[in-house]
Amino acid sequence: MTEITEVKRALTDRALEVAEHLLPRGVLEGREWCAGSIQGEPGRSLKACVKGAKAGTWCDFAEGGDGGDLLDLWCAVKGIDLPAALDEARGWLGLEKPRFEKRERTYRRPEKPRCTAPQSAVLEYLTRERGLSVEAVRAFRIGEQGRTIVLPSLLPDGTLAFVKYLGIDRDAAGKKAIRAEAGCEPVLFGWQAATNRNVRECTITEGEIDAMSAFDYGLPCPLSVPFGGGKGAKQQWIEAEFERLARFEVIYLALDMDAEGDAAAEEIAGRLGRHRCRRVRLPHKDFNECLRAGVTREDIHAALDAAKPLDPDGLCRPSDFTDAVVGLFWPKPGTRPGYALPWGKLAGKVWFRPGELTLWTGATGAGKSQVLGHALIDAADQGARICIASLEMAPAQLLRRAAKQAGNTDRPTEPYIREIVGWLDERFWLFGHVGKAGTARLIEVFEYARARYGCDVFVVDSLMRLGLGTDDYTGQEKAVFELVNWAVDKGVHVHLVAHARKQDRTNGSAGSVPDAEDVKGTSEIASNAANVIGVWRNRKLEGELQQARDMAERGAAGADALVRELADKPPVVLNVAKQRNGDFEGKCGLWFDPASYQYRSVHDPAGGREYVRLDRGAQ
Ligand SMILES: Nc1ncnc2c1ncn2[C@@H]1O[C@H](COP(=O)(O)OP(=O)(O)OP(=O)(O)O)[C@@H](O)[C@H]1O
Repeated sequence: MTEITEVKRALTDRALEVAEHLLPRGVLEGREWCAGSIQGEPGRSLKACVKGAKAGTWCDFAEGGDGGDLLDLWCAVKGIDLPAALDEARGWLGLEKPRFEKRERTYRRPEKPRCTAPQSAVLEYLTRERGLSVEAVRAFRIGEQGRTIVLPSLLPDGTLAFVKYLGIDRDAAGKKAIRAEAGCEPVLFGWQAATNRNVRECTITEGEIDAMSAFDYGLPCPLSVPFGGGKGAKQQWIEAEFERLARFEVIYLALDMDAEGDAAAEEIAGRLGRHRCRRVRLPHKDFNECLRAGVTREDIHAALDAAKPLDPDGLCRPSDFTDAVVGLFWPKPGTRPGYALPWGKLAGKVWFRPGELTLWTGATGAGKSQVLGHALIDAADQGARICIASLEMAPAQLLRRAAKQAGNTDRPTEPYIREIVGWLDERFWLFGHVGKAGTARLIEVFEYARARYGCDVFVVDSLMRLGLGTDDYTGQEKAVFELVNWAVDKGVHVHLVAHARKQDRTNGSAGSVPDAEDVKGTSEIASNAANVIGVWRNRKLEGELQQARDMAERGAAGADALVRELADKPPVVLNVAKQRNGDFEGKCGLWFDPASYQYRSVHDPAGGREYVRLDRGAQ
């Protein structure tokens, strides 16, 4: 990820090269690169420190002390603004964005709203009742439509991306009418008032009127989230704003002083980077309440100065976790500890919790990727956003299998495929790199998918494709450790597929079901995983069933009964060999449906679940 703090660090690490690149006619004198001015002629009045503790700073002593960091120098020398300098610097440093195998979502741009500049009821309401200045109303380009406030979200280039309409009167239930244009890109409100593109700090509020109040308090670049506080989909705007926010070194999170505001701040900081986010504590619920209560500018600026980073302190007290412990014993209705498996027999017994890694193991061809694939479709149906690094299978093949499983069908029709892929498109991100990829690159891509798209489930298929030798035990341990660490740090779930040591294709005894000890490679792989699931395919039973079917086809006596008897035995066994934070460990028989590639926990050839529906006519 290449937000400003990272670009700055990378530039500082290569300060001498940057100075040479920007001011090629300069000379090195001790720790300083000296030039005549930002025009680059030879001289000694502009000095850029390129070594030691002050590396990355510069000053033009002839120009009244202009100076700053290397990004300021980039802007000054090239005569461009900060976003443009960041783009150039990223290119120069080779910090490219990861690419995903999926189309970017397209949004409708709203019609220009029919309204006038506020002049009567709306102006009166905003200035008298809400205490805002006329300058704020103008700067945010607010419109008036009778007794409705028109709140446009204009992007920095002037494009109208989103419009909200807010009535100023309350209905009988005391509520104000509010509506937004449907199908538009959810973006932040307030870029239209942020005219200085070189500002490196911004303030995020939980409402348009709060952003305008923050403007009146003189706060840097006030913006409002579009859908209020809370987590998850409420903060979906991050996807659209991720790159525009990359220029801010400090992001003040001044969301409401309540649980929803805290939850939003937590989600935003986790995705935009805790190091640059600070939670602001206000003396009232929000900026507008502060404004109306007469809180002074000085007090508000002091609140920003006192804002703390949201990074968790290393040292905690048990009471910090009281609510979390209560939640583990007595989950609130409608909440779950993680994502569940699709099979009724395991309902409530196995959870894929945030901050954990699950290891899937089994012999080659046992169906590890396929069982996991079914579990992922079900998790997506439960609300997961999943990023898959399928290093063994090309994206189209993976999607073919997913389409069968999601549709519970052998050969979906073309319209149905399009419907299913549309469904998958909302829930899956594919890192389409078949072949070996290092753990560092993988985590970099995952990091981006987590931050930008809010993915909370990640898949590595498989460990063998991380470029590690089968006998490189230290490398394997390190790779798994890094993935576990990352899962804990980000509060996400990672599924890792790893081959089992025994490649037993014929033995049908129960002893063949893979266990934690059977993982190929170092024992540390399974020790570091929170959960270990073994997948076993009973090839002996498959052979016997096939034989019985052949006999039945030839009309052999008793063959039909034998087919029924054998078909009732599960041909696949899932072994939950370890579940660190759960009470269940044990085996569960599954029946594989070769048509849909789905697995079932009861023998029911007509069962299974259609995750994506299409009206029958089209199917
Ligand atoms: N129980 C089963 N019955 C019939 N075919 C199966 C079964 N399980 C898997 N297969 C088939 O075996 C092939 C391999 O499946 P899958 O890729 O899921 O296995 P895997 O355990 O991940 O293997 P590998 O470790 O080699 O990648 C696929 O074509 C799949 O459809």
